[in-house]
Amino acid sequence: MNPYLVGLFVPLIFSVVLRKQRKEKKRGVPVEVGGEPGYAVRNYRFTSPVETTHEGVSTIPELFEHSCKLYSDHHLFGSRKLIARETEVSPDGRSFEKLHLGSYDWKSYSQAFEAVCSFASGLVNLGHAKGERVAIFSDTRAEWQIALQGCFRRNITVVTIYASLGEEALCHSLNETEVSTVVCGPKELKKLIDISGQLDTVKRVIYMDDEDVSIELSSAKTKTPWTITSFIEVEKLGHENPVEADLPVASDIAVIMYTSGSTGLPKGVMMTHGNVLSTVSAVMTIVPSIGCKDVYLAYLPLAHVLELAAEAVMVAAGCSIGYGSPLTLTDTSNKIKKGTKGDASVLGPTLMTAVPAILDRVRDGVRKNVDAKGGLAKKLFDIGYSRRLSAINGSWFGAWGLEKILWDFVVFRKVRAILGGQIRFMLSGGAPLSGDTQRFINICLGAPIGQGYGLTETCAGGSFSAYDDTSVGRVGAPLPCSFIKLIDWPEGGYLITDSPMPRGEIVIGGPNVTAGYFKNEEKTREVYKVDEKGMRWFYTGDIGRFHSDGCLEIIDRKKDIVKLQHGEYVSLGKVESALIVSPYVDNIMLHADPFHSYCVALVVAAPQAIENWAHSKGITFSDFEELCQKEETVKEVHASLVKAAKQARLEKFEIPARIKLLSQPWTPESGLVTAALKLKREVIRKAYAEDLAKFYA
Ligand SMILES: Nc1ncnc2c1ncn2[C@@H]1O[C@H](COP(=O)(O)OP(=O)(O)OP(=O)(O)O)[C@@H](O)[C@H]1O
Repeated sequence: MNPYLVGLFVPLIFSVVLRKQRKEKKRGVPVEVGGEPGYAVRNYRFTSPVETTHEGVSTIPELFEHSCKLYSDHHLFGSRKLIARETEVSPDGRSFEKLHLGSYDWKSYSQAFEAVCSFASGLVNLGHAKGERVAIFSDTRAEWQIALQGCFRRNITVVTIYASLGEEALCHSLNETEVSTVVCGPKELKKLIDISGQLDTVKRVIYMDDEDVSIELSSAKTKTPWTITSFIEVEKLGHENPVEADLPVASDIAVIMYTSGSTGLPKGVMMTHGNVLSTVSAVMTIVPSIGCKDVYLAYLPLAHVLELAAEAVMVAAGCSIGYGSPLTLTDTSNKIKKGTKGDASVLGPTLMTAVPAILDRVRDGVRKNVDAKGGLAKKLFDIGYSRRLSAINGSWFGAWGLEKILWDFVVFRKVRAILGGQIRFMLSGGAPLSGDTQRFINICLGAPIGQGYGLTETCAGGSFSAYDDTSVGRVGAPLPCSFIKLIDWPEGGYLITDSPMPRGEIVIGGPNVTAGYFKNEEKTREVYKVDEKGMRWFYTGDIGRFHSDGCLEIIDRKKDIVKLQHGEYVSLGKVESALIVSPYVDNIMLHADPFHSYCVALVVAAPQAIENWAHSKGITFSDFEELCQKEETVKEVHASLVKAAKQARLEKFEIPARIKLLSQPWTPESGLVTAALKLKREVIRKAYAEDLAKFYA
């Protein structure tokens, strides 16, 4: 046979055969379950939900101690040394803090264990009594984990609080949980003192002492009756006066974690040690060959269940955790002094967790850079990208083998260097990840993304996409700790008998389903149910459908659906994720008033793209705010939204009829998005109530 024909047909046949095989790989299989009728699926490898993968280990402090003995000399917690802190003043007079950070200082597993035991003893010495609760109110850092594990060794329930939380929610969570000791960062100490008059139960505060807080300390002396002690003093006190551990059992409450608050005032979710352990055990079976050679970059808020669970997985597997922050992550991050290194370049992590909003920013940043370079660099990037894309999409004619190595070397190596060049697996969760971003990160980082779906209420457990699943837009099969059931939601038009896939509200069952909401039995009874076989189920309010290979796709959220005046349903989240692909949009919130027949939108403008457009049209402006108010700018952005909507085949009533263009970004500090960067709809609606009312006037 002609060798050219062989060269053509062999890859073609392989492509067809392998594509078929991939589709047929079952990752989840139907399972008989109790409770409300529905369509239930389990992980194909586990017939019943996994509670622990470590023999004799049933709580988090046991798991921690187990790892500390097993990996005693390995690095566990790494923190960067501060070399200098400077203030830079921009030409318009605004000042910015810039940090020069050094290398990582490490605590080994055995040193970390010692610090944890000392902290636990220190707490007792300070007078923290049995049954009282501790709150941790700080950015993500090594002391956060040491405090957490220290509390667990004394069976103290920890209340987790976002460092970015506003005053109202902060008082609400500390008072509701009757916290007596607060562990906080230096920045948070000031916030606490400011609201001390409204805190009913706090008796002592432990602050992390890496900054000068003498002003705060003297103000606290006059304003509060609190005992205020530094973290180091507590450790010292405990080291000199050790106290025996008082370990919990699996059913004890480890953490009261407040939900991110995307749908209103955050709810306190009670998580047992057994809940956390089951999620950790399940995720460990999913990350490919995770072990003590892995280095994890920790920077997401530990007060969010995704980060808390991820770090627990790292500890269980013997990995090293280097701490960073979103503002110091890369060499070009906002707080990094020019010419010095960001966290990722110094650490060289192999594993990272991200929320979709961060990955979207990485994608936009890389695209912007490539476009700005233009010329040959852009051409090479585009060719390399499309060659790898066709390979990942299953074509044997795409860039494999030597060609892949070539593109990696010529083009993608530089992108990988942004995150240290060593990433081999990335975990994304907490919100929907767009298929486009998933592909982009896959190709540019050369690493698979595992997409996790879960809630605070299910201790982050739910489903997880396998590293060898190259599809996009799905959240994988149920984790080994969970069964996932779809139940009919006739009002929304989702039924398990739907064709070609069963659809319905997602209900998650298993040992990861938490104990309920703190001091809110009514709400707990509404969304948590135990079936006749003793399985605990949580009704998520999310809508999903199961693909034939047992993988779940999230298609809607009950809470985000609004019925318009003429009866059409609008799914706010679905429409927003279709519209956010417009290059002019940094963030967007769709609003639908049920008494009208059309939607409107608040759009946070993407400065660079809009300014570029204005320059190209010769439009003059004195600042970005003025540009956003110009009629022609609003018109241009609106037209791009309509285009994106048409591409996504949205219905006419789903396309915002009117928009308001905003020049200021929405940040967790402004309280308009959660710490996981999700929209706080109610807060945004209140903040822009006047504008929204005008749209419908
Ligand atoms: N991979 C994912 N894809 C799509 N949506 C996701 C994914 N992971 C999580 N979610 C969404 O996030 C929700 C869980 O988030 P979380 O527990 O942080 O609380 P929240 O719902 O944002 O806050 P609140 O309950 O206070 O409104 C899920 O119900 C789901 O809607």
